[in-house]
Amino acid sequence: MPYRQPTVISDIAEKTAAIDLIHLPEMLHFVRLEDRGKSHFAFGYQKMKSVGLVGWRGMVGSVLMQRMSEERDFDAIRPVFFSTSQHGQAAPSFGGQSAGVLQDATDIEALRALDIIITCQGGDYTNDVYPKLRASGWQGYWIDAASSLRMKDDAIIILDPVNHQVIRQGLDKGIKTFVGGNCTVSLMLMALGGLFANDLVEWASVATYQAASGGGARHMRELLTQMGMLHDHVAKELQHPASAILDIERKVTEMTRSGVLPTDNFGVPLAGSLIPWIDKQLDNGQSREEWKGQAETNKILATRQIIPVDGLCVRVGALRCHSQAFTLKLKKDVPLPEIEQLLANHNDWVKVVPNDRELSMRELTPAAVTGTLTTPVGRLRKLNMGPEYLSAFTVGDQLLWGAAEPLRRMLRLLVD
Ligand SMILES: NC(=O)C1=CN([C@@H]2O[C@H](COP(=O)(O)OP(=O)(O)OC[C@H]3O[C@@H](n4cnc5c(N)ncnc54)[C@H](OP(=O)(O)O)[C@@H]3O)[C@@H](O)[C@H]2O)C=CC1
Ligand SMILES: N[C@@H](CC(=O)OP(=O)(O)O)C(=O)O
Repeated sequence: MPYRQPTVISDIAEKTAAIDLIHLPEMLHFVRLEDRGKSHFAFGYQKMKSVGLVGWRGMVGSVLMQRMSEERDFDAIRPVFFSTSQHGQAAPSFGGQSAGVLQDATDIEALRALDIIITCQGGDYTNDVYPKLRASGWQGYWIDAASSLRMKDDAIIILDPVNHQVIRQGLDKGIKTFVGGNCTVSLMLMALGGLFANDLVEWASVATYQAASGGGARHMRELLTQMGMLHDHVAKELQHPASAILDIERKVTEMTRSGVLPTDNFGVPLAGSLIPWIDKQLDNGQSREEWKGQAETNKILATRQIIPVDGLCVRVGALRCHSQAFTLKLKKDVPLPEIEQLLANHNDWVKVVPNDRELSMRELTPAAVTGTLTTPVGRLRKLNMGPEYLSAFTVGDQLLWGAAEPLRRMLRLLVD
């Protein structure tokens, strides 16, 4: 816990006695200060914020709990765990803290007692509970993974390595609602942030390769089940190198089209295939996922003039890493080494992968990036269209920077 603003500086014996008498329920900090060779002890105290955690046992919530434990975030808060279905049962004890029993996540009175609420429960929950809670006069901070409130004027989309300034200004203005961005948008900005920060992007066109996890846990299970069934169907033939590959392919295709594969979640088979549509259909022909690209990018960056971002969003058979291929029109011809430097210097997680076959195959894939916070960007080269046209390929774990990480970092901004 970082030490802030000592309220008293004095000698330790005197202050120890004073603290014994006060019995403060808050967190106490002691530090030893050196002043011209003389030691002083300082103490300050800070009320621990009560933080409600909703959706903690879901997929995004579990990744959030893991990251909060790794970063010792629980040391800095007083956690209260909620559930829509298991209230009354024992609460988990992340970070070694016992947190009593699970509270009812729809109990407005219980939620009103909190300083901060983080929810990964989903849009239906947010749509139901958030308006009631605000209508009750609750003035606390709401941190949300769902998209419902993202585009509201009184909400900020959080991705602090990219828009720390926007977040700070929002806090100063009294904004109390902070929402994680769409995963493809957040992962793009983590990887290409250096170009946007230097106002070099005239427009960006993207083709995405989005993992099954973006749909949720059940989608991941469905993909793996489809993969297993297809493999089982031709397992014998695969053991014999002499068997004809086109016979194997025919059997796989027949099974894919037969309707026996489970498709309750994706609607059609994904294993051995892809789905060129993600989220709802809009009247202008875009998918809602494609619409988010421009809308959220410009909101995150608080651009004065809209930077056009558009493209096609495609679901592929990756598990939890989204990849994206970009064509970027830059505002001017910037030499490639300079571009690489701007990208690499933007934040601590971006990694420029040289445009080399071996390195791209090793470092620029979902298999290499899954479970890490690194957001590599590679395949950087000037395109035949002209010196202002740049290609780029990025990969990122959509449950980390794409979902959980911006939330816990917002929490730290509020409690540190
Ligand atoms: N999936 C993604 O990639 C992204 C999702 N989001 C947002 O986060 C929301 C939650 O997504 P996600 O984490 O995938 O949803 P999950 O379906 O994994 O979890 C949501 C809730 O379902 C309940 N639940 C019921 N049965 C189980 C079970 N067996 N195991 C765990 N939880 C269970 C839990 O609530 P309870 O304890 O109340 O029963 C849990 O909090 C989404 O709706 C979306 O708004 C945002 C960015 C990315
Ligand atoms: N829509 C993304 C997941 C996501 O982040 O969604 P949202 O914008 O609703 O948070 C996907 O399916 O891959």
